[in-house]
Amino acid sequence: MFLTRIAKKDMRDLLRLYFIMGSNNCQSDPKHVLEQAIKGGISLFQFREKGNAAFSGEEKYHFAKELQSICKKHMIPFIVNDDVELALALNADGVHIGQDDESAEAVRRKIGDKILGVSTHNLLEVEKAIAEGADYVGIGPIYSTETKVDAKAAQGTKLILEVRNKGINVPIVGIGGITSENAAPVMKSGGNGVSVITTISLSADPAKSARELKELIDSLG
Ligand SMILES: C=C1C=NC(C(F)(F)F)=NC1=N
Repeated sequence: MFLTRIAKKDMRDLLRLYFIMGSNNCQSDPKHVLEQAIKGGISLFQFREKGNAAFSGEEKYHFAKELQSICKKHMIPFIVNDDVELALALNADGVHIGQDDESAEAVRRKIGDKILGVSTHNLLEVEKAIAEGADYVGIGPIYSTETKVDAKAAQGTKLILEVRNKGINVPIVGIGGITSENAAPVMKSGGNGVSVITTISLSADPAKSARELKELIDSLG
């Protein structure tokens, strides 16, 4: 999908409502939840299969392929969390890595011009990610979260503000406990979008939850 690195503007547009999900983030059928989230207006999807009872090996590959085909049907780019080999095997649109995974530099060499996202928690990690070729950074946890068992302390929007006050214009997506009720500060502080799991994946009406968030994000410009 990418013959050159994605332009910043296009990356910022994709980050507006970034849905992340794995099999253990849902109580109902993940395929149905993803269809509904797409109907509600998500702009980007990340396959994040980790934690208790997560699939692995062949099962994980086939599950990922099913979700990827739903994204393809609706022209939503498909990002794989952590598992670079899986991303390459699927010819995914990109990879998201954390600080404990292999370096962004090493991953960039493996994935060519696919999208590369990096989780960051301080200014040094943001600057390092940019220097190593990240197309966007995830900053968080903005608010407290139960989803990521080893999440760091909630930091609010201070790092987003710090990065923007230093004149760094890297595409930023906020993550961690974000809902329609608390998404506005993420955008007002200079974030280009919000990344969510539970507020959509455990919603009784995922399409409605996604639509409410998307309309809020779009109203903030
Ligand atoms: C731990 C994570 C932090 N940020 C992001 C993203 F929102 F994509 F930037 N994804 C993750 N899996």
